Amino acid sequence: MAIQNIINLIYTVDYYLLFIAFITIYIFNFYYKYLNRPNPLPGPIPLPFIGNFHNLLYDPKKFYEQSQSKYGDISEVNLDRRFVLLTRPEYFEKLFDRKLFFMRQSYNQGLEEIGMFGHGIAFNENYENWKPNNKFFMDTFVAQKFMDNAVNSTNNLYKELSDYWQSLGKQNTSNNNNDNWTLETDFTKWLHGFTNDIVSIIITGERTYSIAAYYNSLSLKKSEYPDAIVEDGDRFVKSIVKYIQGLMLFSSTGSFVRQYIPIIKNKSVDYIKNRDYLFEKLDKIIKKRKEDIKKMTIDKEMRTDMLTSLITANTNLNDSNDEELKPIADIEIRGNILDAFLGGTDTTTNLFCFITYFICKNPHVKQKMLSEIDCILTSDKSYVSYNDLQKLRYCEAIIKETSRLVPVIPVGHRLITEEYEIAGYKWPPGTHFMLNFSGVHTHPKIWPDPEVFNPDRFYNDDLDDKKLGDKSALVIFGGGRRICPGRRLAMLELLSLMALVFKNYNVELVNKNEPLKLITLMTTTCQELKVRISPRP
Ligand code: HEM
Repeated sequence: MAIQNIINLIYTVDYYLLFIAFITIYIFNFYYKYLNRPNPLPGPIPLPFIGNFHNLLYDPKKFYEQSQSKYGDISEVNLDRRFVLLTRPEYFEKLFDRKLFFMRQSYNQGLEEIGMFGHGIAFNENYENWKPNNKFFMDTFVAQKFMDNAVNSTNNLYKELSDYWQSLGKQNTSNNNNDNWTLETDFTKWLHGFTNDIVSIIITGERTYSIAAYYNSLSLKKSEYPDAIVEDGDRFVKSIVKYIQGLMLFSSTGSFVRQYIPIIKNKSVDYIKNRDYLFEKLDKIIKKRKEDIKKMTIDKEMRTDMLTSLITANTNLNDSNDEELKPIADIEIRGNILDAFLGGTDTTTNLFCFITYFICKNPHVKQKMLSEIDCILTSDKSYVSYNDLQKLRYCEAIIKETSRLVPVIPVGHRLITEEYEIAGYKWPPGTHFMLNFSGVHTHPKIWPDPEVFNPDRFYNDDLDDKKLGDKSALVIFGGGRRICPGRRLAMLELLSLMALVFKNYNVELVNKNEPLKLITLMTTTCQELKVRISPRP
């Protein structure tokens, strides 16, 4: 028995020693590789197993902003791999070359499992497959008919939003003067609902009733839509939100973790179920629209939503005579629609919340903005036309200045597959770059008083961003071939909402001293924005 115990002890000691040896070799190898990496750059020293995750974990936005002052214009950060962090607009030049296609990331099994990798454009790293989808996005979003439809739909949806605010405000007020109401509410929730509804209308031609669902959750009266369709639309939007959460989990964990680590395993199964529901729902929408198009008589004009254009592209139903182009496969139609939801909802929601915050914190900016809006929206104060939007130059300057201080997407990603010279170094294929938009936006050599919110930087002609010396000094929508295809639509949405909301309502922060409640992962999001809304006299 005693001998057996000694043998057991030796075994235990052996395992223990083996384990220590393994860890020592790993750590030695980790730092050997680190110290002998090509083109060593300054940056936080990585730790074995976790790299620099701990440096970014607490506040990634601050990390990106401060990296320039701490480590200079080119530095490195190690996460699951080494990233070269570029914080100077000139260093983006090669990666923003419009003649070159760059990947964002290498093959990702998790993204493939959740159904995103290789379809649509945002998670599509295969140039031959990405190119027709991207062309389609670009062509759709420059078509005037599409833009006119987007402006009209935004005006209509704003009216609905405005009715809900009025109804809630009046329900909450006890005085007899019903036009003198105030509504205290979380702006992020309304904006989230609004952008999902509007993207759904202009992309698929179908409603999601997200603002109606939020109104129903707060109000004693219910919206005019039947409960069943509101709930169905709301479920669809919630499944998109859940799908985005799933994307984050699946893109950042290996299949072993997803299959065997208990809590993550359950979550993964749940995300896959949600994926199946969402894909089935989108496939039904595509099928129904195809059937509607088939039944259409020749004298009827084709709808201008993106789904209709995707279905009819390169068929005899549209004017394309290019025989080399094939109709778009259903799986790509679904990928493109999903891209529009993923790329076009949270981004616009968050940017509009940041804009509102800065306007409320800067009364002189608010006053100047209101003077501009009041000059342009004179005849009908609850309708803004496409032409009006071109004249809202100060509002545009506010959007740019807000994006400079709080870019919704703080860093861009590029992966090179050939050797390139970037920032004075030769980089081998397989190098990953982070384009530090946040850091460039607050670079003291580019921006005088970088911390000050001053939309005039982009308003006065002599300070226009085109004259900043480098057009990549302000990177709201990325650049090069992977530039955001929805940028015109995003600007149209933001300007329309600014004009309509601030023309008609006085919006104040409930707690004027509270900073923005931000969380940065892939995007910087506003967790909550409590505002007080009342009609403008
Ligand atoms: C304020 C709103 C928006 C912001 C700040 C924004 C920003 C961006 C940025 C920074 C990128 C990465 C570009 C790069 O890597 O160089 C991007 C990509 C993309 N955006 Fe947007 N975006 C917005 C709205 C939209 C809208 C409305 C849509 C579509 C309806 C959209 C669809 C996409 C897609 C599909 C991509 C991927 C492009 C590719 O990989 O080739 N975005 N966006």
